[in-house]
Parts: sequence; structure tokens; C-alpha cells
Amino acid sequence: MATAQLRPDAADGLERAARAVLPSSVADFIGGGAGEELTLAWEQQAFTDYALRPRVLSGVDRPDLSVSMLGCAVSLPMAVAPMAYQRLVHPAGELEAVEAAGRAGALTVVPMLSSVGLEEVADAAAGPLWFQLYCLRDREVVADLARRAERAGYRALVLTADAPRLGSRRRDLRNGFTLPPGVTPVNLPHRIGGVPGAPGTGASAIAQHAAATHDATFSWSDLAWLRAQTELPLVVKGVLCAEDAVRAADTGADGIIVSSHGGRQLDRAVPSLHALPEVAEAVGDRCEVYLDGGVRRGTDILVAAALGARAVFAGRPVLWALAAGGADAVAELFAQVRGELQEAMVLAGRSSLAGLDGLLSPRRRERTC
Ligand SMILES: Cc1cc2nc3c(=O)[nH]c(=O)nc-3n(C[C@H](O)[C@H](O)[C@H](O)COP(=O)(O)O)c2cc1C
Ligand SMILES: CC(C)CC(=O)C(=O)O
Repeated sequence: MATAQLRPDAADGLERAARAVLPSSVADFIGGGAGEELTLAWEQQAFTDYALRPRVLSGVDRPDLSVSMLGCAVSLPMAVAPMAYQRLVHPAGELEAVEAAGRAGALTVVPMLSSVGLEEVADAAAGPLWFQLYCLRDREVVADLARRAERAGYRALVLTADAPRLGSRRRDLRNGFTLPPGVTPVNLPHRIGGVPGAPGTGASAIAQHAAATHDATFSWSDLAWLRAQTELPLVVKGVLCAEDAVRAADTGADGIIVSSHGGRQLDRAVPSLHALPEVAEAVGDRCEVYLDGGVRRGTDILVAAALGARAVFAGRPVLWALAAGGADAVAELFAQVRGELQEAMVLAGRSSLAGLDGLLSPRRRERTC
């Protein structure tokens, strides 16, 4: 697909273009959420609960979009969220997204369940990488992945804490979602790497794999154990309240990603944007605070930054872009978001993301949740 076609409407246009080329079960896996998909819908709606209060005659011509993410200098405060099995949407999988993000000056979180090996991804990357881990029953596998990521040059570890089991994703259950041949969790050792297929059984293969490998007993003491396994900065992903944010900071986390997992885990969970202010206030300068969920355009980044996020992560739009046009389309998505953020900052009279006090006005209407 020619990238010029993507310009008019990056978020929606990319999804349409991707759906035209993807098998419907894969599009459902990407686009779907848990339960009635209420949190999935709320994630994007939450951004419309805020209006911007622009300042005029501020003389802002070229706003500074750069930020440091746990010591990684990036030129855009939007990074790629960890998303499993990217070869589902593009033959080069994670390599393609990492190339585009690097080109755009953005950071990428490579998922534990990548479909290209974590070392191969690191070798190909131009930009900074973090590595994501799930809370697995087999602690030795977790420790070994942490060591491999450190050796390969990843700059931080992200522990996804909101998936003691997989949320009930009804679309995947209905479709009997399976991974096609050649798309496998290559980072995992053989003993836990198999993802059983379930076509026609009404079961989701990835839910079965998570049931066999994720550990719901993983707790704060295990986070302390992981902290002791690595010199890398440690980020906890999936925090949605002040209490857990403080606990994470007390246990040695360096960063927190406020996230509802894109509405894919606990349905009716508070959308991440609504949880962000209490988390940011609770941890102050003790941890770097990030957000994902529903970020689709430059103005979303501005709202999240004004509520306390140092940077944001984008999930589904990157996969839609990857499916629609590979690295070029992902790069185009980043370019579009960069342009939108620059425009919004000039028009709002804000020269940097650190100076957003007084930018937001709550919209006076019923909250959506
Ligand atoms: C297809 C897909 C796969 C995902 N896989 C993972 C994963 O392996 N690990 C993880 O921590 N989060 C995973 N996520 C959640 C994302 O990291 C992120 O929290 C979410 O997509 C953000 O919401 P957004 O899609 O609205 O941007 C996945 C999300 C999608 C859509
Ligand atoms: C394969 C899954 C464990 C990854 C995923 O879909 C998710 O985390 O949302």
C-alpha cells in the first residue's frame, strides 16, 4: 500500500487497510478486548473527557518533543508497546516494527512472545529497546530471559503484571484462535514453547498457552526476586491504582506503565487515562510514569503528558500499520503523530512536554465511566 494513502486519517485508515489484508481471526485477535469490551471502548473515550486550554502569543515555533525514558534519549514521546507474535501480520514480524520505530526516533518494547528471536531483533535495531516479560511459573525461564535481554543490549525490563491469566477474549474463543505454522514463541525453551492449536474447538490456543505458563501466584515478593536478578531498570506494566504504584516503587521498580492492557484483561477496569493522575501523584519522582491504551493521535499524547505521563506507548495502531504497509507504514504513522503533536503544541503555546501546567480543562459532561 502506498504510504501517501495513509495520510488523511492515520488511526482509522490503517485499521481499515489492515483488515482488508488480514484473516478475520487475526484482526479479531488484534482489535478485540476482554468480556463485553467496555474497557476497550472506554480507553479511547477517556481522552475526550479533557479539553485543552491554549495559551496565545507564547512565541512557540519549534516545540521540543524529546524525552528521556529511563536514560534512553528519544525524539518522540510515543514508543511501541509490547505485542506478541508480530509475524501474524508481517513476514518480518518484530524486525519490521523495530526498524520503523528506530527510524522515527522512538523506543520499542519487544515482547517475550516475539516471533523473531530477541537477539536477532536486538541486532537489527537502530533505536533503543526494552524487553517485556510475563510472570511465568518457571522462574528459571524468567531469569534466563532477563539475562539474555541484558546480554543482547536491551535497556530495561518490563514485567507485565496484569495477566495472572488471560482475560476472556470472546472473539478468540468464538474463532478458536490458533497460531499459523511458523509463528511461535521462539524465545521460550521447548518445554514451555508449544502453543497448541484449537481450530473448531471453541478454545483459544493463546489462552491455553497462558493457562499452562503464566503464574497467578506471582506476587510482590517475586518482583523483589526479579529485581535482584538484573542490573537493568525494571518497569511494572499494568498498574491502575495508587496503592500498587507505591508498592511497585517500594519494591524497587524504576518505572510504571499505567495500562489496562488495551482492555484485553479485566473488562470494566478503569481506563488507564483515568488512573494516571492518582498514580503520578502517588509516586512523584520515585518512578518514571508511562501510559498506554487508546493513544491514537498527537493530542492524546499531550493530554497524557499533562496528566503525568513522561511518554506513552501505542499498541494496535502499530500492528495495523505493520499489516497494511510494513516498516514504511509504521514510519508514516510515527511521522503523522509527530506532526500532530508539534502542531498541537504550537497552537497550545507549549514549548516542551515538561511545561504543561494548566493545559487541561475537564469537559463538563457525564463521564463515560
Ligand atoms: C495483539 C496484541 C498483543 C499484545 N501482546 C502483549 C504482550 O505480549 N505483552 C504485553 O505486555 N502486552 C501485550 N499487549 C498489550 C499492549 O502492550 C498494550 O498494553 C495495549 O495494546 C495498549 O492499548 P492500544 O492497543 O489501545 O494502544 C498486546 C496487545 C495487542 C493488541
Ligand atoms: C499471546 C498473549 C499472551 C498476548 C496478548 O494477546 C496480550 O497480552 O494481550
